[in-house]
Amino acid sequence: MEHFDVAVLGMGPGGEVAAGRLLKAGKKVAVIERELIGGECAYWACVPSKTLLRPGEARTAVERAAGVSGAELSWFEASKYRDYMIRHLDDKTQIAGYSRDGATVIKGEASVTAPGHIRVGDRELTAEKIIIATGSEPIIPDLEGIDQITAWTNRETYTATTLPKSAVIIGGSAVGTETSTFLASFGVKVILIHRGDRLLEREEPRVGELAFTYLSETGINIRLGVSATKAHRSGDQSVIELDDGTQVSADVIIFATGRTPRTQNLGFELAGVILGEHGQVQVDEHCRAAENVWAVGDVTGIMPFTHVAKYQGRIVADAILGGDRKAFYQGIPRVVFTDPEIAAAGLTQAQADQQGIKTKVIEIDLAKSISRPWTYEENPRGHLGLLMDTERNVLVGAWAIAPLAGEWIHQASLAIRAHIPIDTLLDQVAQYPSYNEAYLAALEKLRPASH
Ligand SMILES: Cc1cc2nc3c(=O)[nH]c(=O)nc-3n(C[C@H](O)[C@H](O)[C@H](O)COP(=O)(O)OP(=O)(O)OC[C@H]3O[C@@H](n4cnc5c(N)ncnc54)[C@H](O)[C@@H]3O)c2cc1C
Ligand SMILES: NC(=O)c1ccc[n+]([C@@H]2O[C@H](COP(=O)([O-])OP(=O)(O)OC[C@H]3O[C@@H](n4cnc5c(N)ncnc54)[C@H](O)[C@@H]3O)[C@@H](O)[C@H]2O)c1
Repeated sequence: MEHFDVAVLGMGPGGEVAAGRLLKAGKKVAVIERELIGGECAYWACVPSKTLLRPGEARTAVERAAGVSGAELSWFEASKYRDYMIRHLDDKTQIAGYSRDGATVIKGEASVTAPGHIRVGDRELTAEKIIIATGSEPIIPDLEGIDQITAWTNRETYTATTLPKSAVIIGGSAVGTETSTFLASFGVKVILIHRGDRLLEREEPRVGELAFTYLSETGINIRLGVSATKAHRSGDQSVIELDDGTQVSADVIIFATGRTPRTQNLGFELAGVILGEHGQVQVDEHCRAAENVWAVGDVTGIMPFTHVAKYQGRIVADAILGGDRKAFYQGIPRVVFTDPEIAAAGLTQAQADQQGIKTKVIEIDLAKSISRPWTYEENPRGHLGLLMDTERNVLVGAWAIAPLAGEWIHQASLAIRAHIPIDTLLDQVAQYPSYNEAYLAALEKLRPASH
């Protein structure tokens, strides 16, 4: 039986980062992947979605900047570039790369049969240490009649060769709002159905409100507070019946209704792993799941983002190589790539209240506060909200909806993670004119009374 120092189960961003570091350190590593090395992110999620959101964003930039006009979108060109970006759904370069770096690459579905024992098809192997990095899969509600309709997830959406004329998107969180933005930018008639009373419910209520305004302005028809109950087909249209008695129809129905950790029937429990109530692998602060078993990425159910999967990959590689680094999730950015971008870091006010943190909040309208929005757009858009812990005088939360917010939220992310005192932040000198100047404008309003 083949024996390895480490076996990595699943080669999405989390598995890739851990494997890469362990190979560099000279470990004998087996990387096992049932589909494509790169995972959901590289082929069906982050990469194609951000690639396909970019043309619409560039057109908006042209439309809103003074003195430039004439941007047109081409689905033919955009989808050709998307195909390049998703490597034409081919990972032979990745397989060759990992093999060259000394890994044993095994294609197939891995399951654990006993501590340190793994089966992939007919192949049995043992490993001193196991890293579970099997990601997540979409949740599709079990609607009556769902088999009659054209139902898509992110996979069909982001690998489409032709676009539908119309789409109903169910779920108003990150996938639902980004997908609506992308499809609407290419002229698809979009209805976005969301059962909550505001979009992006994990963020501040104000974020959901502003997102509703901006998305509606692009022609997306947003229906809040309604749930899909049944589905049926009517000619070439897929129909969704809603719990308020109305129905909506389109060429395709896209489910953006969340994801669940991929842990079922993979034998992880046989290695001592404990699964949580949502099927997630329970891990400690070193991402350790059991004796000689670690887990990274969506499968841990912690913060289902690629940058978190990669961070956990670094933590686990460090632990296996004898380090003692602990994962720390405070202040990690959460960006939704709508137009404009929606970015947040740290706590919402409700979360701070729950933790008994005394807070002060401030929201500023960027156009009234700094110059950059005016040099950037003729009709500037943008807001920044900050949440300050008034006892410790540090930031604990931030959100922004504005052009490039996904870039400049990192200043708040660092301030929250490093507990940078407000006084130090007030002494920060941001480039003029930049969106970063918004922090000074907002912080001066938050400044404690003693100053
Ligand atoms: C539409 C969409 C857009 C997104 N955009 C962003 C974004 O812009 N930024 C961001 O940070 N996050 C984004 N995400 C989230 C991001 O895709 C995930 O957080 C990320 O892919 C998680 O990485 P992972 O390594 O945990 O898992 P995955 O990327 O899911 O990879 C897991 C891998 O494990 C393999 N696998 C599973 N089971 C087995 C098994 N038994 N044996 C062998 N292999 C197995 C799978 O085939 C897969 O390749 C998006 C998600 C979606 C759906
Ligand atoms: N830019 C990014 O970083 C990015 C982009 C896309 C996705 N992601 C990640 O991928 C994961 C999946 O995203 P998501 O938006 O699918 O999931 P999600 O869990 O964030 O949201 C799913 C939404 O669907 C709604 N919903 C569920 N069932 C429903 C039903 N039957 N009828 C109506 N609404 C229903 C829920 O109320 C929820 O608001 C998330 O964790 C997200 O963070 C990240």
